[in-house]
Amino acid sequence: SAPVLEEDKKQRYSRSVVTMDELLVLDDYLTSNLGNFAEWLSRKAKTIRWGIYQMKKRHLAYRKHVFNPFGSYSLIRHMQSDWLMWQLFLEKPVGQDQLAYIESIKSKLPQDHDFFDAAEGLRKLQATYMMATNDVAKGLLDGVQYNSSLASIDCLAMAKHLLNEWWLPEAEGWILAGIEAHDRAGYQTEMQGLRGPLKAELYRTQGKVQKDQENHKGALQAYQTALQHSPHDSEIFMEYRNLERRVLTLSGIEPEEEEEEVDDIQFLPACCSGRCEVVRQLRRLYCVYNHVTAPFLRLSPIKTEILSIEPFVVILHDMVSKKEGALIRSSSKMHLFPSAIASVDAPKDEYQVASSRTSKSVWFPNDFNNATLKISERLEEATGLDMFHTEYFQIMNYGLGGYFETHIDTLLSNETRFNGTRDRIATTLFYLNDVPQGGGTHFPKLNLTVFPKAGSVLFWYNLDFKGNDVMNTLHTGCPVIVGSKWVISKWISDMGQELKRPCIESISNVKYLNSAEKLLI
Ligand SMILES: O=C(O)CCC(=O)C(=O)O
Ligand SMILES: [Fe+2]
Repeated sequence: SAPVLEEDKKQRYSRSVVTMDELLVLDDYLTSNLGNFAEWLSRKAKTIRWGIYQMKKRHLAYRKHVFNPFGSYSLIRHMQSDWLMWQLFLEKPVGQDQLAYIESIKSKLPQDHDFFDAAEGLRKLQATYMMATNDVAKGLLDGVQYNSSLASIDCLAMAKHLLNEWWLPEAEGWILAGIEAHDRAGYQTEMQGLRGPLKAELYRTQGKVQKDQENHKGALQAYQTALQHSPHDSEIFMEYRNLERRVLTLSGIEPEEEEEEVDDIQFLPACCSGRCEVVRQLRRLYCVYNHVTAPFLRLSPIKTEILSIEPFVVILHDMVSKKEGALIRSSSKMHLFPSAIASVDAPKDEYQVASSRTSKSVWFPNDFNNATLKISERLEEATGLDMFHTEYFQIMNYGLGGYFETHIDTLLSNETRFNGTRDRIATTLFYLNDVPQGGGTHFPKLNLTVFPKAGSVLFWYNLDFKGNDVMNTLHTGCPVIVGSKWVISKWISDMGQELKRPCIESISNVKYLNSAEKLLI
């Protein structure tokens, strides 16, 4: 297999939900570990308290007998050695095992890049479904209220991430949500002891955001509020003084023209929610039983829903049984790896984790196990295409806000087409589970959003009847809002399908095909 860049060997917890169980177990261990630490500390404190009691008793005896030789001898002996013994005892470290445990587990904990992935997932999720920050913070996701919410520390971390990535208005939204969450939760003394006052930190971040937005008045105000909450914080104070100085020297200078902002939402289209779907231009209702692309289908036809004719897009129902889906999911879990993207220009031997698709995946050949054998057989029957000329099954799991930015699946350009290199004539997407919210496959040019349904398959042609690629097959794997999305993709090659789907002049000649477009007759 391809060599992996050092950077990409990491676990990447946010890219799939399969590792969340591991995290929960780890979190549980770490909590008990903290409990053990507290237990050893209490034992030490108990010994000390017992010691104090003994020492006091002895002290009274010395007072009584200090001029008697036994008394003075004993006092000198006691003071010469006992207090040093106590010093040794106090110095003896407590909870070394527990500290060592934390050290040993450090590398397994989510790292900076995991938090980065998670925060970006949340940002893109919010942008795609146009969710208000306060709604998200209070557990209202795209119209569905969940019984959970984000704490102010979560909001603050999100704001800091957005500030770093220069999403300033978004960062401001999260600070306000953080202040609200803080006021909702009331006074949190315990956590404050650990981290310092949260509210000061929220206003300080607000100050930075305002400063970067050239709103100096707002920035000064935010810093003043931060100092009210934490008057003795020298760092905040220094930042405030620097800002004051900057504002003085800047006054009179016109602010620079704003640069045009590049928006990345276009890669995740606005209609992932499926709410802007228009009535499709189909002249009749196309729900048919396919019994024509394979002899066996006469006994067991495949329920086929035609969504678009050019390009030809269909949903094939009941293609994967519950058992097959479960087997494929369970056998892939151990092998999933952060997804990469195929590119003709990328160095062949390099694997790089993609930012345009956040999922984990693994490739299985057709004969990997009974389930893959069975579904490739069924796909051959349902599509009328030859499964010998296909790529492997790619099993994918999307994690928090997991998405696949808008793209086409073909590999070749018009210049490189028809010179002996294969391309992907069709794409098949097997949905292995229902996704409670989000995670649709969206075609922006066709105004079509297909939501995952366990066992169904989305199938479309990327190439037209003459073998050229069709740009309106552009599609997006929309961010998962809630749940986990398991899909298998399988790309079918053009080379090898010449007899199944020969070139035809136009759609009126579909009768000459042996593939599923025959259903259009
Ligand atoms: O997950 C999806 O809905 C889309 C996947 C996809 O576009 C692909 O695998 O090429
Ligand atoms: Fe795709």
